[in-house]
Amino acid sequence: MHDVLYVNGGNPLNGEITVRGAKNFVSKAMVAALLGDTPSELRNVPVIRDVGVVTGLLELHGVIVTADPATGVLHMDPRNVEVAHVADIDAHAGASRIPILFCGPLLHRLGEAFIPDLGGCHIGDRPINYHLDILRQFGAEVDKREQGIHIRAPRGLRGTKVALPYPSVGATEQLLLTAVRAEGLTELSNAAIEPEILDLINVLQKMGAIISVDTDRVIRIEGVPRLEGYRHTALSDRIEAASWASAALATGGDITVKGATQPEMTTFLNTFRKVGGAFEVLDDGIRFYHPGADLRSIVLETDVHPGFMTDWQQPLVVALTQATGLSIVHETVYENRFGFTEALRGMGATIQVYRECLGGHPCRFGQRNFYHSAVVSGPTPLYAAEIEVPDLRGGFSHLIAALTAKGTSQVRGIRLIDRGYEHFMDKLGALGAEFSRD
Ligand SMILES: CC(=O)N[C@H]1[C@@H](OP(=O)(O)OP(=O)(O)OC[C@H]2O[C@@H](n3ccc(=O)[nH]c3=O)[C@H](O)[C@@H]2O)O[C@H](CO)[C@@H](O)[C@@H]1O
Ligand SMILES: C=C(OP(=O)(O)O)C(=O)O
Repeated sequence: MHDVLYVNGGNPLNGEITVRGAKNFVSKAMVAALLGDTPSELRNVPVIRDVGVVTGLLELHGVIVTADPATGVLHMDPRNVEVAHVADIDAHAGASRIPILFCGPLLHRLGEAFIPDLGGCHIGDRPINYHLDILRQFGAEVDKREQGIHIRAPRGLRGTKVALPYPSVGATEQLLLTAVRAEGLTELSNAAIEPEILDLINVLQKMGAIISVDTDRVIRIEGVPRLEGYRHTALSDRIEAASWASAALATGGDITVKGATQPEMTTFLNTFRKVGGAFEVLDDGIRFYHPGADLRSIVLETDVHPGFMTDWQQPLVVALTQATGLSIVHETVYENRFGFTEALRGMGATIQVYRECLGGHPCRFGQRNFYHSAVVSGPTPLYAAEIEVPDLRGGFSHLIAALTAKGTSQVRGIRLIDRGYEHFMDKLGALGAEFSRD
């Protein structure tokens, strides 16, 4: 595939696009299908590379997956898993972070799991210590090897009481996918409660699980011996929606994102409005637009839900280069998520990164040598440049910057972007962007 895009920027993006199911939910719901005795059907599934990666992993374990990309319906039949021969798990190493979530379902079904090296965005160290501690607490034996991790549960898995040091999304999902079929009760405190996790709980409940979520981040699960397949429509991708909203703001445009939903985006919408963006909540989506007046600088801190999502941060920072005054952004979820600002500086943005916790509360990364705060001074015109996509959201941010900058930018490595943005080039075309591929 051609991996370079020539973007002729400086024009507002205007028009309508559609977002489908959330990358950070769909992949987990696909793993959940492995827990059922009968087939599952997931709807509103986008065509993104992460779905392809998880499809490959499921198939490797004997799940028969049939997909209709046009309608977004995915059918998963796990009735062959016990007899499947897993020969080539390494082929999936480094492609995404999802393999670690196969542990619980595979331990329940096969008594063992082999997890290859994980991929995902390089935005920090991204350890899996919480995942492995959780699995050990359920009674699994974890053996770390050079090529990956071998996990066994010769005596089955038993419910347990876990307190997370930090409300990790992945670790909360690990616990859910393991506890639902473990023997007895499990209690998780300091759980993550992102909308994608609550929708995974919806799926698990449809399958026969018993799960309650308290307002104080405590999740309780009563294990059941077996689960059925499910039918479910995925919640929509609030990160993709916010990315297009940021593109509208940065380019001075007007984008209607069909499929975007207000309840999952409340915090983003508040921030968008504070910066000076305008929006209109429609029956079937949200219209995001630049109302014409100067944009305003803000103080922003990323956080776990219901805070401002870390994945919203990178695209919005591009829009902040067009706001008047000093914006302060404190990234508290990942220690290394400002690498993408270097390219923006090369395009004319004034962004300084700091090790200190600026503008908010002290976080886990203060005094630890991580450049996790940024000060953006604007407005600055952006100029076309040659840029390289660093990671998924950073890459989309570079695209927004290229669309905002006058002249023709060369954006390399765009393949990374289709890991999480469905048909993004078609959508750019529909919004009037001028670009060509090499
Ligand atoms: C596929 C997917 O859903 N990815 C999302 C998921 O990532 P992911 O599930 O990997 O993110 P986590 O919520 O687990 O990570 C949050 C923080 O916890 C730390 N941590 C996590 C696990 C662990 O065992 N030890 C540990 O220290 C991480 O390094 C990070 O600093 O949630 C993130 C936070 O909303 C999002 O940015 C990602 O888009
Ligand atoms: C960090 C992200 O994803 P992943 O966890 O899949 O790397 C993201 O979606 O921005």
